[in-house]
Amino acid sequence: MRFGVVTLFPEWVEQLTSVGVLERASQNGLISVTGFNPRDHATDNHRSVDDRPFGGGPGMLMQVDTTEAAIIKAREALPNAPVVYLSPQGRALNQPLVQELARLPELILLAGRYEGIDERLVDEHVDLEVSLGDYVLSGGELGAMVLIDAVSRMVPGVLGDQASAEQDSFAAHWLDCPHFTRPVDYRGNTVPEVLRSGHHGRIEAWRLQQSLERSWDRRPDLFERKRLTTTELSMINEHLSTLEK
Ligand SMILES: NC[C@H]1CCC[C@@H](CNc2ccc(C(N)=O)cn2)C1
Repeated sequence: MRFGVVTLFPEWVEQLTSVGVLERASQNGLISVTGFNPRDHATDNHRSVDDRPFGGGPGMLMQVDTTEAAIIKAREALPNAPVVYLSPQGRALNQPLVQELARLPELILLAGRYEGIDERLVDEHVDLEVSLGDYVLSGGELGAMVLIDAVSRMVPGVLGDQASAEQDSFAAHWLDCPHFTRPVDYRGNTVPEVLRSGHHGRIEAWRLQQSLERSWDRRPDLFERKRLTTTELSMINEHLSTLEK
């Protein structure tokens, strides 16, 4: 999967593929991240990329012509890519949307700076606005990098063990279960017996039970829009009966 990022800091976002699983994925040709910098299209001798907002007010906006030139360059390089604009006004990024985006062959991310971009550029070029959450960052780059990381994990072959992509809790909608490794006894706290039983059926059931209990205790909202299987229902009922005691 190919990612294009329209950003004033291309060297920053391109660092994504220099560490961890994304480095290996990039080396294996599974993903690529390319920055497109509006500053490369600046013609004045100050190479300016911002402009004053009509109507006054604090701050600047991204200049229309240099920003659009970078968007067009990105669209020429990635002709089948929808353009996603990172902004607090966007659709909330969640695992279902990540999985939807991961089905695309390529994607262009528009990382705003300053007070944003001219609404006419959004109307002309942006296919989808996406928000990471209800907070304001200095630019869209971190949002672009989070989105690239989450989407890239869904690309076949990026995660060594594809099962971990599926098993990852949010892929299955629930919060993750607790994990344990050596030593068996850590400061008097031992690893749950079941995980050392070698009984995979019981281990899987224990992990689902733990995920459900954590989800119930920490994120009851996750139960609002999810139909539970009979197994999940009985597990939650068991948990509730222990809570009521
Ligand atoms: N009005 C400020 C705003 C104008 C447009 C550019 C953004 C860049 N910063 C971002 C981008 C996205 C998010 C998020 N929650 O996904 C937060 N911050 C800042």
